[in-house]
Amino acid sequence: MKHSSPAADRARNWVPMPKIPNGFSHTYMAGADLFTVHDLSCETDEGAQIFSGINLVLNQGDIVVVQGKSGCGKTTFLKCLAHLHLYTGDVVFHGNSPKSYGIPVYRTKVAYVPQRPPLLPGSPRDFLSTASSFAARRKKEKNASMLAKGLEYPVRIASSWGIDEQLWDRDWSNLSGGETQRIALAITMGLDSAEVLLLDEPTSALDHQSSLQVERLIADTLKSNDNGLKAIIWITHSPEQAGRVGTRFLQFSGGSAYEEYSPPV
Ligand SMILES: Nc1ncnc2c1ncn2[C@@H]1O[C@H](COP(=O)(O)OP(=O)(O)OP(=O)(O)O)[C@@H](O)[C@H]1O
Repeated sequence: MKHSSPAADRARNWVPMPKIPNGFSHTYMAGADLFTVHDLSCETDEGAQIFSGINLVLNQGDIVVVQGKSGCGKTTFLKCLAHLHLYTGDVVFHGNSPKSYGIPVYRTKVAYVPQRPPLLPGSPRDFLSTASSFAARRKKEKNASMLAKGLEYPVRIASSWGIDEQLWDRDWSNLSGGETQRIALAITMGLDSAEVLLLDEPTSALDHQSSLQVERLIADTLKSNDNGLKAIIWITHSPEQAGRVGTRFLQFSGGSAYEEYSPPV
């Protein structure tokens, strides 16, 4: 009798897909439940190819670590998945295209957290207030307790990462890189609307201990049943972090990406 191995299990998730001009193969549709990427290619504004032919089938519980040399296209890949960058190929979430959800709603479900959040006006609390009332409206739960929960939870998460509550009332422009990074991540985690998280070097501005705290909470959230998070794609330049958080490993190289069956060293 043939026994399954972790490598074989992972290989099953990484289905080589034949190019079919107008539609998907049966193999592709079989894995289309949560999130699939089919034959994804992307160019710069000047028309130079950044990467091509990327396929990925994401399953519940996956943390797919993305690695590769600086400039090879990892951030652009996540931006394509978040519908923030033009691409060719298909990105399919629960069997439907991003556009079919309406892009703003899609982005709450497939949430991109940039390495350096853009400089926003006002304070994190201003941003949180707007974002949580939008989330509450979307859930048609306009009552005050829902709104209050939406405001409190990200603050609690950030606090567990060493962020003093008074920082929420400071202008974004007066926060350090590490404070900004943790608060932006806490807002995304705390609003609890994402099923797929796209994390672009989420701890690049943090010291080792802070990185470990952030990693632990994200991994625990994914394992827990009390929220909607189902899978994560996580860019990191740290092989140690890749080994700690990754369940699968996507290596960018030579203008495309392929899956490794153990963390690259
Ligand atoms: N809009 C754009 N116009 C021109 N070039 C671009 C554009 N966006 C990205 N690029 C280029 O595409 C390549 C991939 O960039 P990207 O930021 O995705 O790389 P990366 O792998 O995330 O790099 P790093 O590890 O340094 O963050 C780079 O050479 C970058 O300069």
